[in-house]
This record gives sequence, structure tokens and C-alpha cells, in this order.
Amino acid sequence: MADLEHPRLILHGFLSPDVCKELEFIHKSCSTIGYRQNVFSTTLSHLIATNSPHLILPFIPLREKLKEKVEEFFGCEYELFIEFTGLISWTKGASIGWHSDDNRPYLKQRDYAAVCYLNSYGVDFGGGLFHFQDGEPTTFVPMAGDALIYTADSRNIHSVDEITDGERLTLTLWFSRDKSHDEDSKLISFLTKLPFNYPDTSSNVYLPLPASQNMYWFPPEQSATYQSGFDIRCARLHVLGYQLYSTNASSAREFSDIILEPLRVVRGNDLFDYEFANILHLLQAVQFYDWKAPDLKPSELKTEPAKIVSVSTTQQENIRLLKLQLVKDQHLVETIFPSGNHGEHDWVSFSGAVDLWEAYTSKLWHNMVLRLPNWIANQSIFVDPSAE
Ligand SMILES: O=C(O)CCC(=O)C(=O)O
Ligand SMILES: [Fe+2]
Repeated sequence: MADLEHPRLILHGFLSPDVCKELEFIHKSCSTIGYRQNVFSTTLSHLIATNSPHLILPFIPLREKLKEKVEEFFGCEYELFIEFTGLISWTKGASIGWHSDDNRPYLKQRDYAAVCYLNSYGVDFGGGLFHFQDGEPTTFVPMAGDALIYTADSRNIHSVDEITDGERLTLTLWFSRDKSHDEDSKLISFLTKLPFNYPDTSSNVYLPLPASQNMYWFPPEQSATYQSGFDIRCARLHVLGYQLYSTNASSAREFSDIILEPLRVVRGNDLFDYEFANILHLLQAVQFYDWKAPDLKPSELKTEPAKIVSVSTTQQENIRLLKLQLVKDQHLVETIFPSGNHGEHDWVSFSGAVDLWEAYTSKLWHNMVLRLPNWIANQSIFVDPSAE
């Protein structure tokens, strides 16, 4: 029986484990500093702004299905617009006290919230339990794949306990009855501003373009001077055991310029002899490998693996100096980002993953370009069976 005083809905297993992993891949390779302390976020408009508009595709069926569930449960079919879609991760120290999601004048348009949990309490993070102030359940334990849906008003006052370790990741959406807050029309206007010259087969059309440096610096108060803290992209590489090498690095140059230029990836004394266009390209490939590694069988990979070169003493010094600029506080990195699995790594699989990343990306890019004209015509972003 639905509780009319506290209208809310829990959907167990709403997202498949692989969808959770795919969204985690997107977040770990594209996120920026969030607007609350120790929080990181990936919005759809940010994906478009960093030349990764194809990465909004995995969200589209989920947005559509969630909107349907919300409209059906609250009896408002065809009345709602999606106001916001984003991946949000909370790290050690992040929390939120009792609040409703419409509790600010600029949030009044929010009618419903849907939070999908992409990883699990007790496995991927500690703390982070969700509580409702009144009604049942009083506590919700986040588990990968589950979705929690509730009204954004004072009937659903809630809080989230402080994260004690790990990184708690959600796909969060808000819905509004107010068409002027429709996220789709904003996204479409960004999408139409992109310079699509399809069919363009050159492989660099879909390379990510980093946003401004300050959006990646943690903690954000340090991004005026970069005196302490770290670059979150470099930190994500560090916790997986990777470093950066640039032939363009020199003490006379700013690190923020160097990482926008071609880079190579290093692990221990091995330099992987492949040029990535910039830090985001390299990070996407590494996170893609981290996502796919359990399924990659080196014997089934088709292409020749890229060469591995031993790092020379001069290169080692260059790597160390670049890292020193990007990671000022290694201890802070390790408290914010949980360390990954350093044990299982092999370059043949890694090289295969770089090729697979390219195939994954070009397929999504192609799909997006096919769908775009229909999205523009309808001023709505939707799953389009006719574009299959
Ligand atoms: O992540 C959650 O469980 C809820 C977060 C929340 O309450 C909010 O962002 O308003
Ligand atoms: Fe909330």
C-alpha cells in the first residue's frame, strides 16, 4: 500500500550491473568538482561541452524509463519534464542533513526525485545511509541497481549520513511539471552548437576536450593558486597505479598546458608507446580498461599490442616533476579516492582495451549523429527505434 502522507517508491534491481559499471566508467573519466564539499559530478551538459556528447546515449533509455515509472506511480502521465540528470559521487566527509529537494527558491520547480544507486554500501563505501525523517522506510541502504523515488516536497524530508570511506555513486534525476525547466531543450541547444561535420571518419572527431583546469582541482578553494591539493584526473590515474609522461614537459611550462597536449601512460618502469591526445583521452582509455579488464582475454585480441618501452632515467625525472605539479598532496588523494586493483594489469589487454574504447566511442558517436536530427525536430531527447 502506498503511503499517501509520504509518497515514495523503491525499485530493486532497476539498473543492471553492467549499466552501473558503464555509468561508473563515464563518471570516473569525465567528472568535475561538484558543488558540495567532497562531491564530484558529471552532468549531461558537461559531457557535451567536453566533446563527449555521445556519452549521453547510455543515459537516454534510463531517463525515459525513470520518467515513466515516476509518472505512473504518481499518476501524472505525460505531465513531467526531466529537470536535471547527473552522476554524483560522494567521498569521505560528504553528507547532507535533513532537507527536502525543493527547499530553495531556485529549486521550487522540482516535483519529484529519482536516485539510482550505482554501487553498494559496505562494499564500495562506508557511511552514506539514506534516512527519511517520517514514514517507512526510515533507513534505506544503497545497493547497486536500486532506485529510490520520492516527491521533492516536505512530505519527504531526508538526509544522508557522512561517507566514512570509499566513493558513493548515484545517477540522480529531478522532474518538474514546468516546461521552462526542461533539461532536453537546453541539451539540444548545446548539441546544435557542436561542429558536427558528419560523415567525418577522422578518428579525432570524438576525442574529449578538457574543460578549464579549475574544474578539476581539489579542493576547489585551492584552484586559484594550485598550491596544495590535486588534479582529480591525475589522482584517478594515480589510485589505479598509472602516471603521465609528456615529451613537452619542462620546468618552464605550466602543467595545465602540458596535459592538454599529447601524453603517454606509464606504469612502474613501463612506458606504453601510444600517444593519447590529452589527459581526458588517456583517462577515458584507462577507465575503460578498468571497466572491461575482467572480460578481456588477451588471446582473443585481434590487433598487435602497442610497444612497451623501459623508462629512462631522464624520463623518470620528467614523470616525477609532472606528477609533483598535478598531485601536491598524495595523502589527500588516498583519503578521497579509494585505491583500485593494482594487482591485475597486463599491457596486451590494456592495448586491446584502447582499441575497444575506440570502437565503443565511434559506435556511440555514430548513433548519436543518427539520432540528433529527430531530437532537434522534436525538441526532445528520446530512445529512437527508427534510428536503429
Ligand atoms: O544520494 C542520495 O541518496 C540522496 C542525495 C540527496 O538527498 C540530494 O542530493 O538532495
Ligand atoms: Fe535530497
